[in-house]
Amino acid sequence: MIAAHTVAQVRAAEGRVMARLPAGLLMQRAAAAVDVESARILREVAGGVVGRRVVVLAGAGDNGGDALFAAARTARRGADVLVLTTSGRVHAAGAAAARAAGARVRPFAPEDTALCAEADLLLDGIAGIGGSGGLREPLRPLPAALDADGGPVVLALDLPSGLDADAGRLDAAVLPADVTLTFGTAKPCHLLGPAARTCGRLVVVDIGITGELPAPSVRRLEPVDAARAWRRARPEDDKYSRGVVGVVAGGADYTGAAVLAVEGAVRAGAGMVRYGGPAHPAELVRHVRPEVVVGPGRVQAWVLGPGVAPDDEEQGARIAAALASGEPAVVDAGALARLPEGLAPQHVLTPHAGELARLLATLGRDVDRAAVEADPAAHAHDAARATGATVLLKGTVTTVAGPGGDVVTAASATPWLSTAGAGDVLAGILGTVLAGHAGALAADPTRAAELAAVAAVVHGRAAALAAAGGPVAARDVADAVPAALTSLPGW
Ligand SMILES: NC(=O)C1=CN([C@@H]2O[C@H](COP(=O)(O)OP(=O)(O)OC[C@H]3O[C@@H](n4cnc5c(N)ncnc54)[C@H](OP(=O)(O)O)[C@@H]3O)[C@@H](O)[C@H]2O)[C@@H](O)CC1
Ligand SMILES: Nc1ncnc2c1ncn2[C@@H]1O[C@H](COP(=O)(O)OP(=O)(O)O)[C@@H](O)[C@H]1O
Ligand SMILES: [K+]
Repeated sequence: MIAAHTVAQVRAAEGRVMARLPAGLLMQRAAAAVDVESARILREVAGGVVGRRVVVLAGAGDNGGDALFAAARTARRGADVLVLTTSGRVHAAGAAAARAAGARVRPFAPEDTALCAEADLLLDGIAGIGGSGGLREPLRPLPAALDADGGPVVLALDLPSGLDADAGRLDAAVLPADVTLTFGTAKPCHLLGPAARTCGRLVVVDIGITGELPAPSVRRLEPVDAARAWRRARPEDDKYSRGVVGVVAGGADYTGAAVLAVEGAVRAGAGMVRYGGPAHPAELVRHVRPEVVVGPGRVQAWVLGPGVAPDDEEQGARIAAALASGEPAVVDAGALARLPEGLAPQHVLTPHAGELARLLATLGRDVDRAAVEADPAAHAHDAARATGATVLLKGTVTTVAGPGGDVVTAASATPWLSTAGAGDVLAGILGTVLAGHAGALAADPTRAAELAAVAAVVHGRAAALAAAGGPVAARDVADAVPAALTSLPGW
């Protein structure tokens, strides 16, 4: 898991640690880590460190201080270091250290853009957690100038300058990084889309504040976390104790969605899958998956809505009854259009951006799909708070928001997953995860957020396995779930 903390959480923790430590020690730890990473990058891309061209952008605050002390260390290794200060103010001790180590230090001028583009390595120490309002002039043209082939490796200190550390929004000019070294803990911008896309490879540097940090406000689940959370079959299990998933999906028009949701649930290892729906597609489901039981009965969790038409009264009645039962449920596609009052965290809504925009519009919000895509976490969170349910928003980064404010993400494994029916398979997988943890959810329904992200991690991994770098069909994603599970580190 990668944990992220807000600026306020980081500053409070840093304050407590700094009160016990000599002044400037945390900055030296940060600078040392930047120097080590810089040397590694230079060896990799330029074959060595001595004489290699390093340009350091240093802003007015402590992010600039980190950059200046790192510049000093890298200059002492023999690199050709030029520090360009981006503000009238500069960290005085850092600038003195950089000069004493042989680095040149002078203000940034617009014509320096070319020098930046020719460097082997560019350190971004313009602004960190104190930044606001995006890149300022005269730095705004820099990202476009660096975009060309053969430009420098950009190493961001703490975060790419221009980002708002606490948000996933990307509505101002940002200097995108190839590598981001973040200090103490990740920040929300590193994990939330679309900002996360500008961070490149993320490395969290331990500077000694971990023990002072509270519970993270955002978490990204990794494959190892999915392995840990996945319910294994136990010797004492029977099919009922493993979890029965009830699938209400499909109808006369969309028969495939019923098959795919059922496939997802079966392949994820449900003890039993019950299908609820009309004779057609029930026959089709039975034909593809003879192990499925058609008709009512006890279930531990529901998958509701894939392929259900808005005017399908028969399926609508099944969905309403399932939601009224209070049992954990995945609420997808057609079921999202008929949400009752009184949802709870064990109800996991699984919209894509367009469906979330429609849902928020019915709640009186003035948002469209583009607005959701511009700030997925904020909108998922808004919907979770307004409905009382957990919201899993699908997309490049899957973002899960609980009504209590927790956010859990799962990074995408392959963009080939954006294919029709992939969401139906995810709904099925998640149904199995919820059914397997029904006991834990009864005790603490807020666990649904983490479990939803677990399903998304496994879904993404199955897609990556099935796609093997190329196109993938939704059915193949379901088929790859067992192999995805056994390939998880720590399975
Ligand atoms: N605290 C600690 O223990 C540790 C902190 N550490 C480091 O300190 C960083 C936080 O430092 P910080 O608080 O000084 O703020 P920082 O990120 O440098 O930015 C504020 C300055 O930049 C300016 N500025 C703002 N926006 C801007 C923009 N868009 N474009 C350009 N300039 C902009 C703003 O100026 P103003 O708005 O006043 O003009 C202000 O002067 C943190 O991210 C980490 O790197 C590490 O050393 C580990 C220990
Ligand atoms: N660019 C992308 N990269 C990776 N995964 C994506 C991308 N776009 C969508 N996805 C994933 O693909 C799936 C698509 O689901 P959905 O939109 O519900 O499709 P459908 O309704 O056709 O089943 C989701 O799991 C989503 O997270
Ligand atoms: K920065």
